[in-house]
Amino acid sequence: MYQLKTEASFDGAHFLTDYNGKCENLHGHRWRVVVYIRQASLGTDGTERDMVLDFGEFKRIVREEVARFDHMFLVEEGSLAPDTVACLEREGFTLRMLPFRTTAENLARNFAEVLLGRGLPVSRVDCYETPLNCATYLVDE
Ligand SMILES: Nc1nc2c(c(=O)[nH]1)N=C([C@H](O)[C@H](O)COP(=O)(O)OP(=O)(O)OP(=O)(O)O)CN2
Ligand SMILES: [Zn+2]
Repeated sequence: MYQLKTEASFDGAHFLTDYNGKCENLHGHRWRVVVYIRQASLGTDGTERDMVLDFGEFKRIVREEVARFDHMFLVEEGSLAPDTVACLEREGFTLRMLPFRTTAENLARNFAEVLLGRGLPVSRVDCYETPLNCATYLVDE
């Protein structure tokens, strides 16, 4: 089995609903997303001969998906009143509405699902919320 990994980062703001502590307040992170892909065999011809996937292509896809979150306010759907959302958008803020609580665990799973949907053989995604705190999502074999 072969494994490749690449990573990308994004800056954003969020708050955690139902959190009893400082994280219930609006704050920011530079999230670091590390993506692993696995494959039993290597390419046989062209650019990808003896590769799982060209690193250039791998990082391009990962960066593209991660960039969809960059410099945005990540908001769990239903966690802000519609009026609040409208006011923020009127002020020019970009809100990224998400159907899940914005934990590192859920973000890791979300990136795994999105990248699997783009055809990458993803096996694992690590999502670092801080340099020392990381949640990992492992894709079922
Ligand atoms: N399992 C998880 N726990 C927490 C998550 C999470 O996504 N998964 N997220 C948070 C908050 O987003 C919070 O911002 C993180 O706070 P904290 O761990 O306290 O990190 P700090 O860097 O601010 O810690 P200090 O040591 O106080 O500087 C909370 N938990
Ligand atoms: Zn946080």
